[in-house]
Amino acid sequence: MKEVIIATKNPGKAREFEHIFSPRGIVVKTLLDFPEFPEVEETGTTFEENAILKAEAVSKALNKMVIGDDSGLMIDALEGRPGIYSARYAGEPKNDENNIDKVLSELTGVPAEKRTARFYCALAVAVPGQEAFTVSGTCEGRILEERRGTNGFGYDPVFFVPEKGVAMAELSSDEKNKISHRANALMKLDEMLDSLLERAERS
Ligand SMILES: O=c1nc[nH]c2c1ncn2[C@H]1C[C@H](O)[C@@H](COP(=O)(O)OP(=O)(O)OP(=O)(O)O)O1
Ligand SMILES: [Mg+2]
Repeated sequence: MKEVIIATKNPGKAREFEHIFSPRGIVVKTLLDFPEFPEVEETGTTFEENAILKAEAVSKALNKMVIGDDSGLMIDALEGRPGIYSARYAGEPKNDENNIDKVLSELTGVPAEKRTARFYCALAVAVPGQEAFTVSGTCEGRILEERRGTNGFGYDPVFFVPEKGVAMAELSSDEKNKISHRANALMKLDEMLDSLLERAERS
């Protein structure tokens, strides 16, 4: 059985990884399957550093190949905020609705053409005994003035996707997983993934 372990406690991310991997016969496990595993502290200063922190912590604990995902929203009018602080933008404990409210209030009065933003996803691959490496992907869009749609997670209801003409939260998971920052990052792993998985299976 081919299996990948994703170092995340976020159910929205977990669903997307399952959706992307399961058609290829790959079983996804996340930290939601290991509830006793403590949340990894995100002390890095970049998405890449934090993705590596997550992947390595879990890889060392389980002695297996693990993928870490650190992602977030970068808004041009806010000089790239919330960035690596996206999950805890409105404080701890993290709360998607409060984070959206904070972003919308900071953008009050900013016209549509200046509300450009992008989602960013860094994926780190940690293999026992090897140096971790990262790939990244982005997805360009614009911040809406109010929420639209109920799919997805996080900032999806206020992230307008120009090429689709709807909010990310109005896309089906099939559609989101073709264009998202996470899908774009995963695509860069694609060629490597089979050989990594085969090696992981043998070990
Ligand atoms: O596709 C997405 N659609 C909407 N929002 C998204 C997306 N991707 C990341 N985001 C937001 C959610 C959260 O505010 C932050 C991720 O923070 P991040 O630390 O990477 O994840 P997390 O703390 O929720 O779970 P974990 O660290 O266990 O993987 O960016
Ligand atoms: Mg986190």
